[in-house]
Amino acid sequence: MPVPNTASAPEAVTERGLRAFLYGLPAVDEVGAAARAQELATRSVKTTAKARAIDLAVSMVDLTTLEGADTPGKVRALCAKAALPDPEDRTVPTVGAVCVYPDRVGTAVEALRGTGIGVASVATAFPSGRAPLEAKLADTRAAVAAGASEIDMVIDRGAFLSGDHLKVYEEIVAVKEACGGAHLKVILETGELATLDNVRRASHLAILAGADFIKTSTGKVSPASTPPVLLVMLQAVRDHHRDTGRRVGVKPAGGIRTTKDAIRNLILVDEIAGPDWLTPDLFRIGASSLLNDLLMQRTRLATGVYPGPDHYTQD
Ligand SMILES: O=C[C@H](O)COP(=O)(O)O
Repeated sequence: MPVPNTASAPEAVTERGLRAFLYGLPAVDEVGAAARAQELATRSVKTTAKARAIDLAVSMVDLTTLEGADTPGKVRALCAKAALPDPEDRTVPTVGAVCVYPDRVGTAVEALRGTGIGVASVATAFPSGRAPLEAKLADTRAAVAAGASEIDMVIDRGAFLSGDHLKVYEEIVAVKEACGGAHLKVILETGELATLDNVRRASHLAILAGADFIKTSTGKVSPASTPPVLLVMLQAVRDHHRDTGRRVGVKPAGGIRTTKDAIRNLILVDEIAGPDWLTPDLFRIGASSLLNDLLMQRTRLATGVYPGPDHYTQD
C-alpha cells in the first residue's frame, strides 16, 4: 500500500485508514535486522575517517540533562560546554543542541545567546506522556515561548499498544501545531513497544503526523536505543523519502556513552538511510554522557596520548 501523503489534511485520516496503512507495512524480519545491524557493527573506521566521524558525531550531539535535580547552574555549565567543548582546542565543533526540561529552557536560551546553538526541550509530560492533551499542549507552548527551537515529545505508548492509533496521530498533529516554528522530534520509547514491527508502525505513524525527527527513547526506559531499532527507524525515513520526497531526521538516545557506539550509529545511518542523513539537520544523538569520550578519543587520535578522565569538565 502506498504511503499516504503527509500533506493530506489531518481530518482525512481515520482509525480504519491508519490501521490499514500501518498493518500493510512489510513485516520486519527480526533475525535479519539483528544480523544486519551486527554485521555493520563489525566495520571499523580508522585515522582520517575516524577523526571526521568524531567531529561529525560531536556536531550531532544533543547535549542533555533531564534530571529532577537540574539547577540553573548545571544548565549554564552544560551550555558553556556545548559552545566550547574543549577550551584547549577551539577546532572542536559545537554540539547540535542542548536538551533540557521546559522550565530550564529560559536559562539555556540565555546562556547560549550568540552561539547559534539551539535549545531542545522535552515536553508533553515527559517521560511517561500520561497527561491530558491540554496539559501536553501547555507544556509544549511554554517551552516554545521560552525560546526552545526544538521540541522532543513522547507518544502515548498506552494508546498505541491498545490499538488507538488515531489518538497517537492526533496528539502528534496537535503538538506539531503548538510547536509553531520549532522542530518536532517524536519519541517512540521503543523499549516499551515490544516488537520491531511496532517500531516500524510507530515510526511511520509519527512521520505521517508531521514529525521532523523520530527519536528512539527518553533515556528513562531500558532497553533504549539498540542497533536493530535504529536500523528499522532509518529504513522508515528512507522509505518515506523514496515515496514522498520528504526527509525526516532520526535521533537515537539513551545509553549512548562511547565513541564506538556513536560511530556504529553513523555507519548505520550511512548504510541504511544514506549519506544525505549524515548531517545534524537529519541525525542527532541524544546523550548526557557521550561528549567527553568523543573529546578524549579526538585528542588521542591527534596526539597519541589519552587525556586523563579529569581533563574535561563533566558532561
Ligand atoms: O534524550 C536523551 C536521553 O535522555 C539521554 O539519555 P542518557 O542520559 O542515557 O544519555
